[in-house]
Order: sequence, then C-alpha cells, then structure tokens
Amino acid sequence: MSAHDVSASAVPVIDVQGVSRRFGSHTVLDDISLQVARGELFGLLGPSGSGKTTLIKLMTGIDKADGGTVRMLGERMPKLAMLQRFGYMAQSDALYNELTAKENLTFFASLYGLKGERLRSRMQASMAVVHLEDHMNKTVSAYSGGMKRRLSLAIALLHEPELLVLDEPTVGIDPVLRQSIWQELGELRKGGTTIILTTHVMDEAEKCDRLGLIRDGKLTAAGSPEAIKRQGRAATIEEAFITLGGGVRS
Ligand SMILES: Nc1ncnc2c1ncn2[C@@H]1O[C@H](COP(=O)(O)OP(=O)(O)OP(=O)(O)O)[C@@H](O)[C@H]1O
Repeated sequence: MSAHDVSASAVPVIDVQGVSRRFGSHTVLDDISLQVARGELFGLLGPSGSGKTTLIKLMTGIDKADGGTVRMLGERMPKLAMLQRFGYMAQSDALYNELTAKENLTFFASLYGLKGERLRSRMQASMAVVHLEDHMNKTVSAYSGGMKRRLSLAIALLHEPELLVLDEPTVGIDPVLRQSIWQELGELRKGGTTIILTTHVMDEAEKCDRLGLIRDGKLTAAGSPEAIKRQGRAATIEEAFITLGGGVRS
C-alpha cells in the first residue's frame, strides 16, 4: 500500500466538515467539507478571491469558522499547541526583516522547541532545500521577494512536521528552483508527510494526488487530476478548471 493511499489511515489528517465563514454579509466559505488522508498531497485551486486562503487560515487556527468544524491531526481547531505539529507557509511572508535568515530560523525553531545539534542540522537541511544555504547570515531586508518565499518555506520545514500547509508556496520562484522544490515535496510525501497547498499553476496541480476546486466559497469538485479532467470533460486541468469553476457546461 503506498504512503498516500487514501485508505492507509482511517482518521483523516485534515477533516473539514460543513465549514462556513462570513465577513459581514459576504459569505466567503459556504458549507465546505473535505478530507485529506495521511501522506496525501492535496491541491486547492480556485479563482482569485474564491476563498482558498480563508480556508487555509481556518485549518491553521489563525481564523475561526462561523459554522462547521475543522480537525487537524485529530484535534479540533483552533488550538494553539497545534502550531508545533504542522509547518505553515502563509501567503504573505511572516519574517523579521531586520534580522538575518539564521536569526529568523532560530526564532521560529525556539517556538518549535528545536535546539543544539538538531537545530543546526535542521537549519542547514531546510535552507539547502530552498538553495539558500549561502545566504544564512544575510539580513532579510536584503533578500529578494523570491528569496523571502524560499526562507518562509525553509521555516515551515524546520521541525520536520508530519503535516505541511502551504499557501502559494512557489509564487515568485523561478522555474528551476520551483522544480527542485516540487521534487522535495515529492520526497516528503514519499516519506509520509501530508501536504495541502494552494496554487494557480496548472502543472503543479497535475502533480497533486487530489485536487479541490473552490469557486465563490463552494467546493465545486474534488478528486484526482484524472477524475477532475473526466468530470470537466476536459483534456487538461486548465480546461477542467475553467469548465467546472466557470460553470460553462451543465
Ligand atoms: N478579514 C477579511 N475581512 C473581509 N473580507 C475578507 C477578509 N479576508 C478575506 N476576505 C474576502 O474573502 C474573499 C476570499 O479571499 P481569499 O483571500 O480567501 O481568496 P483566495 O482564493 O485565497 O484568493 P487569491 O488566489 O487571490 O489568494 C475575498 O473576497 C476577500 O476580500
């Protein structure tokens, strides 16, 4: 049985049940339910403003649903102690600009309880994944936008979490590095790490085990890339995305 077989674990790593979120009179998420199994790489797709980041924030416990429940690793969210159990890369980088990369890593490592030799080796390993090991002592304000994204990803990987929540992890990252990051995500998944991410990049969507399509706060489709293409009667994910997301066909 492969590590990302949906039946591998009875309890989903991510379990969203009937979740809704409103801002004033605007219903941003409307009765969303989805499950992600251990070892799965799950991609959330949807037009800009469809509610992907809002859903991610409910999963991480940064925001609270108006209705429904979110469970991560079996725990009802929000729950502060869960921050140690997953790696989170937000859409906007939460970094201390006046500190060096190493100081940023050390700060976040302290929240995760990493120290000593393990801290040193994990800092090296995480920075190597994003090809930043030679920029460890540079002040973050001197980093480019893409370098900041990469440092944010390194921070999410620091404590080798069993679950990664990544909001548009490859935005602003060049194609070569993007490919090597995806290779690393593939390796992590093989090792049993569960990953949920948002993306607008269709060839990244193809690499996911399953996809969830969100439009206007509703989950309009969920399944493997092949199933989504079949459902949208489309040759590519991009076409299916337009068909299923745009509601062009009945
Ligand atoms: N705190 C908030 N207060 C009011 N409206 C909000 C708030 N957060 C999000 N929204 C609204 O919720 C909707 C969904 O936003 P969200 O950021 O979840 O979209 P998204 O799918 O992640 O978009 P993108 O792909 O552009 O990142 C938008 O209309 C946004 O304006």
